[in-house]
Amino acid sequence: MSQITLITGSTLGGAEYVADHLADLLEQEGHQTETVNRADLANLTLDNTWLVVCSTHGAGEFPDNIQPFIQQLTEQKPDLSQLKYAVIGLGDSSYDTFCAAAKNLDQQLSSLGATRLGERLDIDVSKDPVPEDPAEAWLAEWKNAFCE
Ligand SMILES: Cc1cc2nc3c(=O)[nH]c(=O)nc-3n(C[C@H](O)[C@H](O)[C@H](O)COP(=O)(O)O)c2cc1C
Repeated sequence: MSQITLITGSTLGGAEYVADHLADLLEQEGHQTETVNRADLANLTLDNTWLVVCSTHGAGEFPDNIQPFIQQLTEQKPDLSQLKYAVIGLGDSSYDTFCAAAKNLDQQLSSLGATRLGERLDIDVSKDPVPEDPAEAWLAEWKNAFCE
């Protein structure tokens, strides 16, 4: 069983609800979870698994609560070669910058050496008004990757 840190980037709370739901499901599977709504690199373990659930705001911007963390990653360039991660994005496909924050974070974690578990899920809230549903389906598909 794994220790999984769920990190949220959320302005209106939707990504936080999705993370809470996935944390419940992961715990039911026997995993240990911790959910962090204001991530600080100094307080995170770099050799476990991060599941980042992040919406996009502005014109392709990160939500305010995750911006300091993104800045830390950009400036400190930590070695994430022992880290496994997955990213779920929430966005609206009517924006040209659909799920841009999740896409950028996925690329940033990968470029710092982390290993992605499963494919990124980009949830389009204009088509999926209950984002927990596609997130739950995604978890069912990829949960075995979290057990490695
Ligand atoms: C002011 C505003 C700007 C947004 N900009 C984008 C965007 O650039 N790209 C995108 O995919 N979605 C965008 N969205 C849609 C949000 O990402 C979507 O509503 C998401 O579910 C919000 O998640 P949250 O409740 O966790 O903040 C925007 C929404 C608002 C209200």
